[in-house]
Amino acid sequence: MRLIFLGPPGAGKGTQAARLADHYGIAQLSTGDMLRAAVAAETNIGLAAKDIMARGELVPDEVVVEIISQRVEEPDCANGFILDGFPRTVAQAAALDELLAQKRLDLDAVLELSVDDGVLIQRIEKRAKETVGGPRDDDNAEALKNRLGVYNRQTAPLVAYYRERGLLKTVDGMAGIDDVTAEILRALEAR
Ligand SMILES: Nc1ncnc2c1ncn2[C@@H]1O[C@H](COP(=O)(O)OP(=O)(O)O)[C@@H](O)[C@H]1O
Repeated sequence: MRLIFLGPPGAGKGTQAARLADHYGIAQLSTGDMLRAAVAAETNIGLAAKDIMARGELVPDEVVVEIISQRVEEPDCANGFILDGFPRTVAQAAALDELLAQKRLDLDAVLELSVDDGVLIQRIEKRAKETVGGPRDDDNAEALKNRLGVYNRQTAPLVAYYRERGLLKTVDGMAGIDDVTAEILRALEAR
Protein backbone atom coordinates (compact mmCIF):
# COMPACT_ATOMS: atom_id res chain seq x y z
CA MET A 1 0.00 0.00 0.00
CA ARG A 2 1.43 3.37 -1.04
CA LEU A 3 -0.34 6.48 0.22
CA ILE A 4 0.11 10.23 0.34
CA PHE A 5 -1.28 12.52 3.02
CA LEU A 6 -2.21 16.05 1.97
CA GLY A 7 -3.36 18.72 4.36
CA PRO A 8 -2.37 22.04 5.90
CA PRO A 9 -0.02 22.33 8.90
CA GLY A 10 -1.83 21.16 12.03
CA ALA A 11 -4.38 19.06 10.11
CA GLY A 12 -3.26 15.92 11.94
CA LYS A 13 -1.27 14.28 9.12
CA GLY A 14 1.48 13.06 11.43
CA THR A 15 -0.95 11.56 13.96
CA GLN A 16 -3.04 9.81 11.34
CA ALA A 17 -0.02 8.69 9.28
CA ALA A 18 1.47 6.97 12.34
CA ARG A 19 -1.81 5.11 12.93
CA LEU A 20 -2.11 4.01 9.31
CA ALA A 21 1.52 2.94 9.15
CA ASP A 22 0.84 0.75 12.16
CA HIS A 23 -2.45 -0.60 10.80
CA TYR A 24 -1.05 -1.62 7.40
CA GLY A 25 2.53 -2.44 8.49
CA ILE A 26 3.99 0.16 6.17
CA ALA A 27 6.62 2.87 6.70
CA GLN A 28 5.71 6.43 7.66
CA LEU A 29 7.91 8.86 5.75
CA SER A 30 7.71 12.40 7.11
CA THR A 31 9.96 14.84 5.26
CA GLY A 32 9.44 17.32 8.14
CA ASP A 33 10.80 14.76 10.65
CA MET A 34 13.69 13.84 8.35
CA LEU A 35 14.62 17.49 7.86
CA ARG A 36 14.36 18.21 11.62
CA ALA A 37 16.69 15.23 12.23
CA ALA A 38 19.12 16.67 9.67
CA VAL A 39 18.98 20.06 11.42
CA ALA A 40 19.63 18.42 14.82
CA ALA A 41 22.55 16.39 13.41
CA GLU A 42 23.93 19.52 11.69
CA THR A 43 24.41 17.73 8.36
CA ASN A 44 24.93 19.87 5.24
CA ILE A 45 21.24 19.51 4.36
CA GLY A 46 20.27 20.42 7.92
CA LEU A 47 22.47 23.50 8.01
CA ALA A 48 20.98 24.70 4.70
CA ALA A 49 17.39 23.93 5.76
CA LYS A 50 17.40 25.35 9.31
CA ASP A 51 16.55 28.99 8.63
CA ILE A 52 14.21 28.21 5.75
CA MET A 53 12.19 25.91 8.01
CA ALA A 54 12.16 28.34 10.91
CA ARG A 55 10.59 30.94 8.59
CA GLY A 56 7.93 28.45 7.50
CA GLU A 57 9.13 28.38 3.89
CA LEU A 58 9.84 25.33 1.74
CA VAL A 59 13.30 23.84 1.32
CA PRO A 60 14.26 23.38 -2.37
CA ASP A 61 12.41 20.67 -4.30
CA GLU A 62 15.60 18.86 -5.32
CA VAL A 63 16.63 18.41 -1.69
CA VAL A 64 13.42 16.68 -0.57
CA VAL A 65 13.06 14.70 -3.82
CA GLU A 66 16.55 13.26 -3.28
CA ILE A 67 15.78 12.42 0.37
CA ILE A 68 12.57 10.58 -0.60
CA SER A 69 14.14 8.86 -3.58
CA GLN A 70 16.74 7.26 -1.30
CA ARG A 71 14.36 6.62 1.56
CA VAL A 72 11.85 4.52 -0.44
CA GLU A 73 14.68 2.09 -1.24
CA GLU A 74 15.07 1.14 2.44
CA PRO A 75 13.89 -2.36 3.43
CA ASP A 76 11.08 -1.06 5.68
CA CYS A 77 9.38 0.38 2.58
CA ALA A 78 9.08 -3.02 0.88
CA ASN A 79 5.41 -3.40 1.95
CA GLY A 80 4.64 0.19 1.12
CA PHE A 81 4.79 3.62 2.70
CA ILE A 82 2.79 6.64 3.62
CA LEU A 83 4.19 10.00 2.62
CA ASP A 84 3.50 12.71 5.19
CA GLY A 85 4.57 16.20 4.12
CA PHE A 86 5.67 15.21 0.62
CA PRO A 87 4.95 16.17 -2.13
CA ARG A 88 4.34 19.82 -1.28
CA THR A 89 4.62 21.39 -4.74
CA VAL A 90 3.46 20.35 -8.21
CA ALA A 91 7.14 19.96 -9.18
CA GLN A 92 7.64 17.51 -6.28
CA ALA A 93 4.52 15.58 -7.34
CA ALA A 94 5.81 15.33 -10.92
CA ALA A 95 9.22 14.17 -9.65
CA LEU A 96 7.49 11.57 -7.46
CA ASP A 97 5.49 10.27 -10.46
CA GLU A 98 8.72 9.86 -12.41
CA LEU A 99 10.53 8.22 -9.51
CA LEU A 100 7.72 5.72 -8.89
CA ALA A 101 7.42 4.93 -12.61
CA GLN A 102 11.16 4.16 -12.71
CA LYS A 103 10.78 1.83 -9.75
CA ARG A 104 7.61 0.32 -11.27
CA LEU A 105 5.51 1.33 -8.27
CA ASP A 106 1.99 2.79 -8.15
CA LEU A 107 0.20 5.03 -5.68
CA ASP A 108 -2.94 3.56 -4.12
CA ALA A 109 -4.56 6.73 -2.83
CA VAL A 110 -4.02 10.33 -1.79
CA LEU A 111 -5.79 11.29 1.43
CA GLU A 112 -6.68 14.94 1.94
CA LEU A 113 -7.39 16.00 5.53
CA SER A 114 -9.56 19.11 5.37
CA VAL A 115 -9.59 21.50 8.33
CA ASP A 116 -10.60 25.19 8.66
CA ASP A 117 -7.76 27.71 9.04
CA GLY A 118 -9.17 28.99 12.39
CA VAL A 119 -9.06 25.48 13.88
CA LEU A 120 -5.49 24.99 12.61
CA ILE A 121 -4.21 28.09 14.32
CA GLN A 122 -5.73 26.99 17.64
CA ARG A 123 -4.27 23.48 17.30
CA ILE A 124 -0.76 24.69 16.54
CA GLU A 125 -0.79 27.19 19.39
CA LYS A 126 -1.85 24.38 21.71
CA ARG A 127 0.89 22.06 20.33
CA ALA A 128 3.50 24.79 20.82
CA LYS A 129 2.50 25.17 24.49
CA GLU A 130 2.39 21.44 25.19
CA THR A 131 5.58 20.29 23.46
CA VAL A 132 8.08 18.97 25.98
CA GLY A 133 11.44 20.65 25.47
CA GLY A 134 9.86 23.76 24.00
CA PRO A 135 8.03 24.45 20.75
CA ARG A 136 9.38 23.68 17.29
CA ASP A 137 11.27 26.57 15.70
CA ASP A 138 8.35 27.07 13.29
CA ASP A 139 5.46 26.81 15.80
CA ASN A 140 5.06 30.55 16.30
CA ALA A 141 2.44 32.96 14.94
CA GLU A 142 4.63 34.46 12.20
CA ALA A 143 5.98 31.16 10.83
CA LEU A 144 2.54 29.58 11.07
CA LYS A 145 0.97 32.35 8.98
CA ASN A 146 3.71 31.72 6.42
CA ARG A 147 3.17 27.95 6.49
CA LEU A 148 -0.56 28.35 5.89
CA GLY A 149 0.09 30.80 3.03
CA VAL A 150 2.66 28.45 1.52
CA TYR A 151 0.22 25.57 1.82
CA ASN A 152 -2.60 27.47 0.11
CA ARG A 153 -0.36 28.75 -2.71
CA GLN A 154 2.00 25.86 -3.36
CA THR A 155 0.51 22.65 -1.94
CA ALA A 156 -3.28 23.05 -2.30
CA PRO A 157 -2.98 22.74 -6.14
CA LEU A 158 -2.04 19.09 -5.54
CA VAL A 159 -5.65 18.40 -4.54
CA ALA A 160 -6.71 18.99 -8.17
CA TYR A 161 -3.58 17.21 -9.46
CA TYR A 162 -4.51 13.98 -7.69
CA ARG A 163 -8.26 14.36 -8.20
CA GLU A 164 -7.61 14.39 -11.97
CA ARG A 165 -5.66 11.17 -11.57
CA GLY A 166 -8.58 9.54 -9.72
CA LEU A 167 -6.56 9.08 -6.53
CA LEU A 168 -8.02 11.69 -4.18
CA LYS A 169 -10.01 10.84 -1.04
CA THR A 170 -11.06 13.79 1.11
CA VAL A 171 -11.66 13.19 4.81
CA ASP A 172 -13.03 15.65 7.38
CA GLY A 173 -10.07 16.34 9.66
CA MET A 174 -12.13 18.20 12.26
CA ALA A 175 -13.72 15.11 13.81
CA GLY A 176 -12.09 13.40 16.83
CA ILE A 177 -8.80 11.53 16.24
CA ASP A 178 -10.41 8.06 16.33
CA ASP A 179 -13.27 9.14 14.08
CA VAL A 180 -10.83 10.55 11.52
CA THR A 181 -8.88 7.26 11.52
CA ALA A 182 -12.10 5.28 11.07
CA GLU A 183 -13.18 7.49 8.17
CA ILE A 184 -9.79 7.12 6.47
CA LEU A 185 -9.91 3.33 6.77
CA ARG A 186 -13.46 3.32 5.35
CA ALA A 187 -12.37 5.51 2.44
CA LEU A 188 -9.44 3.20 1.69
CA GLU A 189 -11.48 0.02 1.96
CA ALA A 190 -14.19 1.45 -0.33
CA ARG A 191 -11.72 1.78 -3.22
N1 LIG B 1 8.22 18.25 0.91
C1 LIG B 1 8.81 19.36 1.44
N2 LIG B 1 9.28 20.32 0.61
C2 LIG B 1 9.85 21.43 1.09
N3 LIG B 1 9.99 21.69 2.40
C3 LIG B 1 9.55 20.76 3.27
C4 LIG B 1 8.94 19.54 2.84
N4 LIG B 1 8.60 18.80 3.93
C5 LIG B 1 8.95 19.53 5.00
N5 LIG B 1 9.53 20.71 4.62
C6 LIG B 1 10.05 21.78 5.52
O1 LIG B 1 9.85 21.36 6.87
C7 LIG B 1 8.90 22.22 7.55
C8 LIG B 1 8.05 21.39 8.52
O2 LIG B 1 7.36 20.38 7.83
P1 LIG B 1 6.25 19.47 8.57
O3 LIG B 1 6.81 18.85 9.77
O4 LIG B 1 5.65 18.58 7.53
O5 LIG B 1 5.23 20.58 9.06
P2 LIG B 1 3.71 20.87 9.11
O6 LIG B 1 3.36 20.87 10.57
O7 LIG B 1 3.68 22.25 8.52
O8 LIG B 1 2.93 19.87 8.32
C9 LIG B 1 8.14 22.90 6.41
O9 LIG B 1 7.56 24.13 6.79
C10 LIG B 1 9.26 23.07 5.36
O10 LIG B 1 10.13 24.12 5.68
